[in-house]
Amino acid sequence: MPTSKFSVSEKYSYLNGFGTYNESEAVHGALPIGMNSPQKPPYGLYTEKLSGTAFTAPRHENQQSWLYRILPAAMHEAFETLDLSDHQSTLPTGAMKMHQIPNQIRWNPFDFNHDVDWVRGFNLVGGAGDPAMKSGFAIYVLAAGRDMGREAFYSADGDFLIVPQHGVLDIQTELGRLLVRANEICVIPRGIRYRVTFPDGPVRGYICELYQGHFQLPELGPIGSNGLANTRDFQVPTAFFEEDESSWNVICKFNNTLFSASQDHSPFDVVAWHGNYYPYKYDLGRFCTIGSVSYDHPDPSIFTVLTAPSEHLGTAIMDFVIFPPRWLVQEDTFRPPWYHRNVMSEFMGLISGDYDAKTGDGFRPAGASLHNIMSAHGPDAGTHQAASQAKLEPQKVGSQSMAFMFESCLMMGVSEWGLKTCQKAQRDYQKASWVPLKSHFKHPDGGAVNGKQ
Ligand SMILES: O=C(O)Cc1cc(O)ccc1O
Ligand SMILES: [Fe+2]
Repeated sequence: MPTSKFSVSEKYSYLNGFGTYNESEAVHGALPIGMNSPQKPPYGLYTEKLSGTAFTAPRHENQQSWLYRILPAAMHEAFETLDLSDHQSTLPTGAMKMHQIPNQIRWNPFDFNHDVDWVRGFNLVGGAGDPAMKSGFAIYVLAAGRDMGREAFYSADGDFLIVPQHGVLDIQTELGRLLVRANEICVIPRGIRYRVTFPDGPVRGYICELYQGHFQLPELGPIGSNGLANTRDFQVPTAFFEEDESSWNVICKFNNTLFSASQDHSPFDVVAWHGNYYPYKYDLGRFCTIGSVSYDHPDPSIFTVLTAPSEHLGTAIMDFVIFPPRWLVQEDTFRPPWYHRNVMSEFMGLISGDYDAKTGDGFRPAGASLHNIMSAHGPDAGTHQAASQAKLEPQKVGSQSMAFMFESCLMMGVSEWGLKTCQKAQRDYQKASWVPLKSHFKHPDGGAVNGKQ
């Protein structure tokens, strides 16, 4: 069921739909009629175009928005590197070496950090590729508790897919305001400036930064025209602006380095906008889950919320997949995920509850796991034992649980922070999970040893 069972205050109002061409005015008449760039825009506003794809991208891919604002985004002093000496930054740097290792890795829950704001709250766990080449992605654990001051942040490197695990994010963006709670997600495309505050105390979660392309809805194929994440359930903010002539800083993530520039007015001065390049949020509780109603465990692609395709049809740079509460009814079937080795890399996190492939304390909310390319994994010994003996009645999995996966065709490197500094990587993952598995093989002829009688 949806997470948002109650309506929030007037402060947040949304337009509905994924990728829809929208328009929104905070002041009636602020959008020019019939053209984008009049000589004298309404109310003395400046016109600014924000491109999310190349000008010449085909129509079905083309993303852009036109902003009508008090001052253009260009009105700021020069950017200078941001001094992070007060904070041990864990952003990737050009020189940072990622550990490429075949071991399955699992992390205990990551800690909260009350002392840092959004900009200092990303801890790089791993990733692939390079923002300068516009290829790949990064995965961060988010832990922050301080509100940003008169500051706005944007990433020139990638789109941020934000998955809060705990807490509430109040996100003021150039295009309007979003309130995002645990069990909801939001996407802030690259370039869009925003400021994050935490009305309910410290937040913790996960972020996938996509260096290449944008997220889209997966094809539905034979499922038909509805199901999974339905188009109308994506929520887009409406225009909201402030007139504030005090000093502000714009902080920018550019090729994995943070820069800051000052300006003498609020960056949140967009009075009206139209276009299809905007931030959006989605309540994971609204996902319409599809599953097997006969036999066998389907591929997890049926749980894809958003996908960022590579140029190879059907192969994603990044799939965002969830494991929501659902009924299992398959007959004569081993119901948890099968043992497998995947050509893709699988990074998993847990927002709440339990995950049906794992028993015990190994995979807890705010923890994570990584099963890299061709690294063997699957149910732990306890889960295998229970699932292969279970009486197969209809069973509801995880009525309160929500696990997710960032799945990529790229090999995922692990940062030094992810492997060592955070001190959350479990030492005994293999021993706790699969080493205890027993052979149950019974040769039909009885007593076979090494294939010989
Ligand atoms: O490894 C995992 O737990 C993720 C996963 C879940 C599933 O239902 C099928 C395949 C798969 O990789
Ligand atoms: Fe898997």
